[in-house]
Amino acid sequence: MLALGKLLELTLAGREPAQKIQLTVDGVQMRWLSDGALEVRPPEARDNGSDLLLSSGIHGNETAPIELLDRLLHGIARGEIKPRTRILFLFGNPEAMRRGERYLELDVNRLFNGRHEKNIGPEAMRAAELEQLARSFFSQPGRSRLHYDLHTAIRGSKIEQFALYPWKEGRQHSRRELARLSAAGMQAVLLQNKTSITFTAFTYEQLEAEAFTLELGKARPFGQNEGVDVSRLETRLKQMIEGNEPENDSLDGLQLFAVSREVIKHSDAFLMHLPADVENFSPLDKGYLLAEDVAKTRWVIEEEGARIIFPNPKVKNGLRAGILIVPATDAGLA
Ligand SMILES: O=C(O)CCC(=O)N[C@@H](CCC(=O)O)C(=O)O
Ligand SMILES: [Zn+2]
Repeated sequence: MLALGKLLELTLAGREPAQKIQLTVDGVQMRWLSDGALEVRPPEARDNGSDLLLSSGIHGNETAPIELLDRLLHGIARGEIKPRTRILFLFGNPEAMRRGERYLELDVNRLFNGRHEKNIGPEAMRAAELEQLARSFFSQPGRSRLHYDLHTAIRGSKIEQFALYPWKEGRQHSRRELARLSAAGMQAVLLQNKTSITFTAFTYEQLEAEAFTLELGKARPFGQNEGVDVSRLETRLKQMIEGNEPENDSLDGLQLFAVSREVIKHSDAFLMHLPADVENFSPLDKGYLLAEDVAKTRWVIEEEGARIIFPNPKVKNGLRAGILIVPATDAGLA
């Protein structure tokens, strides 16, 4: 296999390859751009005009998505997967990956859309670099732009695999993209309704890409991901890369949710009244006191059909400690 196919090994070892550009047997160019960043370019005659950004390891301990991208890259480097799309592979937080931690000092996925400028340290610099790599990748006019940022969650989930779809004023969520996600094994999509500071919010809001955060199961260390079944996503990604994806516009039982409220932790006095092992998508009854914070702030459930995702009272002050979601319909899709 070509040495650049071993991007994960290079990244975990913190090594820069001597040879930055390599060609596969059938003329696909692999170009190392930076730590954990590699561009794949098909021969011009095979290029179908699609640009696909695949990122994982934004949280260093979320290894199933890292292993999935590693397998795809191996397949390309060996000539077994024959791309017709341009692809940018990104491992988001190499140092956190090396240490097996979500992040070192700052959560990279809270540093986009202007936030890295207000912070210092390696993770703020990495978020700036990731923005630049994505901006440059998506700078060619007239090509379709898609970004999947792959994650696994801290806790178990009543709905195992789901996507989060960013929001931008004046832009409608795409039914075709949701059908694609359904075919890739996603069981639910959370439609956001305000701007955000995550990586996919940046590529969606600023680079005009279709962009999704995909949650694929529970986070485990490298080599322990038998419980995370990414087979449907992997099959679909290969089809997307090879440009032979079956056409399908059925949402096929995909459950849709909207954000009702983001629970923001304001102080060290923040208290969340949920068991430590509560699963994502757990329903919450009307009237339930979910959380309390400084100055008698109380988060009481008012919504019909409310559920909680990503509850985490340990986040830094000022950040999201959970999302309250409610069922949504497909009425607003384009
Ligand atoms: O399990 C958790 O609490 C977090 C899992 C995770 O990393 N999720 C992403 C979602 C990003 C988004 O909102 O699009 C995150 O929190 O960064
Ligand atoms: Zn994550």
